[in-house]
Amino acid sequence: MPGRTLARKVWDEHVVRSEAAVDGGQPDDLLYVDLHLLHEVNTQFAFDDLRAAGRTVRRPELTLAVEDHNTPTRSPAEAVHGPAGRRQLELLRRNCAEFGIPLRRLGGADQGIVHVVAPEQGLVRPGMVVVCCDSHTTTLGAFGALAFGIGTAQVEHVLSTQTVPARRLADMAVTVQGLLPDGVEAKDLVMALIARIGTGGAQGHVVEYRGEAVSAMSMEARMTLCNMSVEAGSKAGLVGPDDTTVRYLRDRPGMPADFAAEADRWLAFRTDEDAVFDAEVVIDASRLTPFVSWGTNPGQSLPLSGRVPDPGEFDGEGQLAARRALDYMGLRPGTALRDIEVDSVFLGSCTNGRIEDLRTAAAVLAGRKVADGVHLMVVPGSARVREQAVEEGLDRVFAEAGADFRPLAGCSMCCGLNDDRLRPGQRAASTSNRNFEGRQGKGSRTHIVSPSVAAATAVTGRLTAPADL
Ligand SMILES: CC(C)[C@H](C(=O)O)[C@@H](O)C(=O)O
Ligand code: SF4
Repeated sequence: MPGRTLARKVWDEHVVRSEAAVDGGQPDDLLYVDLHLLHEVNTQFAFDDLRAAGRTVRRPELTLAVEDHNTPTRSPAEAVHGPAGRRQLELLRRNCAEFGIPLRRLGGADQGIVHVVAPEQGLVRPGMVVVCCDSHTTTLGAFGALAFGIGTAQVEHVLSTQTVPARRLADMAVTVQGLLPDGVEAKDLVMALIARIGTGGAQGHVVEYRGEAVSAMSMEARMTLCNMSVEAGSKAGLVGPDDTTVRYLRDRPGMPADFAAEADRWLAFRTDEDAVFDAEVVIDASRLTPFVSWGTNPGQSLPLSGRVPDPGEFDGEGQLAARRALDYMGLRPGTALRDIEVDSVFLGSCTNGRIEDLRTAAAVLAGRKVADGVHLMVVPGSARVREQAVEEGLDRVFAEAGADFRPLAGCSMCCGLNDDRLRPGQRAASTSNRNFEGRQGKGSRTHIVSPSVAAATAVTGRLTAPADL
């Protein structure tokens, strides 16, 4: 048998039934789901359908729901923004109670953004299939799991059968040679990748990240990498499990009594030497510098040392897109990216709201002050992340710098579904993953950056790397 990729092995292990291929296309497989995650957005209809069909939830113990998108970050008593958000939360609570699904409620010790909470609680392990009605489920591939977003229509299918129909995917390797220089993060690497292959560059593929820089990365950094895979159009992103993965999982709750045997089983999930990828991108990590986005999609990004491009540099559709993006972003070609002033900095989200990201930002902010007129909002990815940050004294660093460290975890200004949003025309440096028009509030302008660039930018009020301070 020819060698197989890690993604293929996990897939094959989960096939419950295979459909015949139609018209020479890829066949649909029915995959068993090891973990089904839910949040309050877009899931209520699935429960309505379930109820209408008289079905129950097949494996409530393999299902976990969290409240994250619409929740306030100042106090659990604060009103939830808007009637739609309130209704979604109400329905999630009611549906979870009715169908026996565990729910992490706002204010609880285990609440937070779904993609931050699940791994920190040891729920995502190598070789699993994990699904959630959310595109950034790709984050969880960092554990060598096949983790992908599903549509609203598929949620009911998973709830009632614990399986999901999925079309087979092609394999793409992103091979990262060398090590990332100091001050260059996983975020910069994945932005450089998307800038190179484009927002559709990995469509129809599962991306496996490998190579020296990836092996050297912490689990947090690998999650950042896999998180943004979907911004390159891929269905999933993953990293082969290794000692780093095992070390991360060892101290998590719910690990099996015979941990060593389980760890050996996990480590067997790796791409065979002779496996063939359908596509490969090679990146030299040692040449990378901090990246920032200048436009309205994550692919419109450049090294921070660069200048706002002239739309004339692009062909056809790219030119049109660049012109429109610059118009929306209120930027002129030729402006040094370092001269772009911001009113707001957001440190958080499932891309960069984990403890390591907060540590990185705090290290830059220590002994420094947030610039006058700039609002630096730090929103922990989970209640546990906040607790850990307080234990390490990061809350004091943030307070002394003049940052607004929110008491509650959630998606917050990443998507602006709660009250944490920008006003029209406001410009933010944001550690989140999307920068389309209006993403952080109507008329808002977003520059995607790494945590260290976010912190340095808060200090100067202009897009800045720590090395420039
Ligand atoms: C609300 C949810 C469906 C959405 C997603 O799928 O990613 C959100 O998390 C986002 O980041 O835009
Ligand atoms: S933090 Fe942002 S990207 Fe992540 S799940 Fe929430 S809204 Fe989506």
